[in-house]
Amino acid sequence: MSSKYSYQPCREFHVVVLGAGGVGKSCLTAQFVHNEWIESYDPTIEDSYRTQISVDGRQVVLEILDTAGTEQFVAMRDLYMKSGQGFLLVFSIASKSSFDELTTLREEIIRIKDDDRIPIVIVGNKADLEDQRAVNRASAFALSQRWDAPYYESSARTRINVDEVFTDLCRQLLRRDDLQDQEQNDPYYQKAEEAAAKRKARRKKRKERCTIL
Ligand SMILES: Nc1nc2c(ncn2[C@@H]2O[C@H](COP(=O)(O)OP(=O)(O)OP(=O)(O)O)[C@@H](O)[C@H]2O)c(=O)[nH]1
Repeated sequence: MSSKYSYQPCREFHVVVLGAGGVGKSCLTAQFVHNEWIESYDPTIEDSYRTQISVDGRQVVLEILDTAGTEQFVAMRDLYMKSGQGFLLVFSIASKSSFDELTTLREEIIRIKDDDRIPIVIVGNKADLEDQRAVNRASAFALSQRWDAPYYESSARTRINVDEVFTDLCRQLLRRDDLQDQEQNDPYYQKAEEAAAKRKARRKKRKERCTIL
């Protein structure tokens, strides 16, 4: 195949890291972007990082937003969610409440993005604290199946599955992008879309004309 056909433009995605306070969002991000481990706990307000990675041979620029998990900053969440195209939903395997919080977060994402197929990866962090485990794997996998979103157990401390969670999210985003491109370039799809829009408009018109006496 000539290089003309194999050229793939570099994609840029906005990724948001969400989860309760202290679950390790900043540490995961710092390990992924800078390969560094942070022992101290300094609650985040908002930090953003830009990094370039290669996923299955394709270049991807990631704009990563590391968000605040503590209650006092929850008002900013709507803004984070609006700007995000993909989300890492992080809990700590040593905290049941942080696992329970993910449900509310996902509901908010779906409401704000008005899209229930938004790319998500569920991350059970602090996997090195097995002796303090409060969330069993079966519950996490059940959630993963219900949401049709992959689940990983990671450790920012030992660097287990740190790259994998970001890469998986990128793969989902690339797949979604490819699909949208295909749909935009497919004349049959466009015609079907136009026909569906016309049908919808006709139905709306008919409803408007119908007066109930
Ligand atoms: N044992 C262990 N500790 C971790 C891990 N990840 C983070 N920590 C520790 O947990 C504490 C909180 O980590 P942060 O990354 O600041 O947590 P956060 O989710 O960003 O917290 P907020 O900014 O308040 O939302 C720090 O003391 C980290 O050293 C991990 O994988 N294993």
